[in-house]
Amino acid sequence: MKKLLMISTGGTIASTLTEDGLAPGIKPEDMLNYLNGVENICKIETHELLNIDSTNIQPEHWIEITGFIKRVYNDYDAFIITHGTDTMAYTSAALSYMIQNPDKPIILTGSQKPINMDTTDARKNLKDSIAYALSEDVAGIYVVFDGKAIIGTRARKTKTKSFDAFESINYPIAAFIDGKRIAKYVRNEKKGPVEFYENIYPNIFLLKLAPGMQPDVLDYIGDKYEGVVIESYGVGGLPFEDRRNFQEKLESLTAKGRIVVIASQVMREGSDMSIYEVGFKTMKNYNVLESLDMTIESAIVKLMWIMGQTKEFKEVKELFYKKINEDIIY
Ligand SMILES: NC(=O)C[C@H](N)C(=O)O
Repeated sequence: MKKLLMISTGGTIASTLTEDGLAPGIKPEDMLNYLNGVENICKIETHELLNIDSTNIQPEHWIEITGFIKRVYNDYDAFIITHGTDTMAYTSAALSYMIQNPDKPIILTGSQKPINMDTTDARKNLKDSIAYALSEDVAGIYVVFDGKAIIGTRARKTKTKSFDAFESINYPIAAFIDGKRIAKYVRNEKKGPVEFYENIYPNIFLLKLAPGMQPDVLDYIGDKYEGVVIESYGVGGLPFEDRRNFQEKLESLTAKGRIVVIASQVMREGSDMSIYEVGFKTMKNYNVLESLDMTIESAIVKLMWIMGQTKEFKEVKELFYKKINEDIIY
């Protein structure tokens, strides 16, 4: 029988109603009591690592989760991490960079309603996660939610309340899970030896452009942060019109050694800075990167992971465009 470890971190799935609203409080062993018959299909142990709303998740928690999995990696066949949905896509991206080439499933799941409510998605999501973890030939970091397994670098929360809260962005859904029936659409290539990374540089700024914004915001950002992801418009580009010239600000930012990534506010299909003058000029004149088909979550966290190792533009660039856990295909 396979041996699973369920690691709980909090989130709605583990929440109860307090006088200040929903807050995590249910122990992982009590969550298991809602899954009738699970003991007949696997051995499952639990560990409470954190007990927080995922709004409170910080990069330091990703280091904690990674370090914990590293310590117990050889003792289990699969890991299920229960986590709040709000920042689950950041954590699934982070674990994708911090635990590379795992030969076992590491699955994040959670719910939109607490497990102890009459109407809840928590029990299904947990059961689906267990079924997917036990199925043959599954390895890697995934989000399992509402009957779908999504590659860890491709997940995004797209609904605040509905049960179908996650989508796979710019990549097919890895598998559909319906009870014991699992339809896998993405094959798992054989994984190499697992590698753990426990360094993260957390100070990345995400700037969302809007017409009217003053470019001197980049002076402030450049003083405080060594990396910035700019969510620009459409396929990507920065304003260079005289009144508010963002492009010329890149001169001083990159001269200071700051790493700049241009991404898009549009969720699907990614950037292509070569198409329009606003993008082409940015890439031609400055040492900046573009996020291509990566999700915003992955682009930010990938930069944190890279800058935990190096801040040299050439090395950052090479790692940024390297495919890790299917995060980039262009
Ligand atoms: N559905 C949820 O889990 C939302 C909750 N605020 C969290 O992310 O922890």
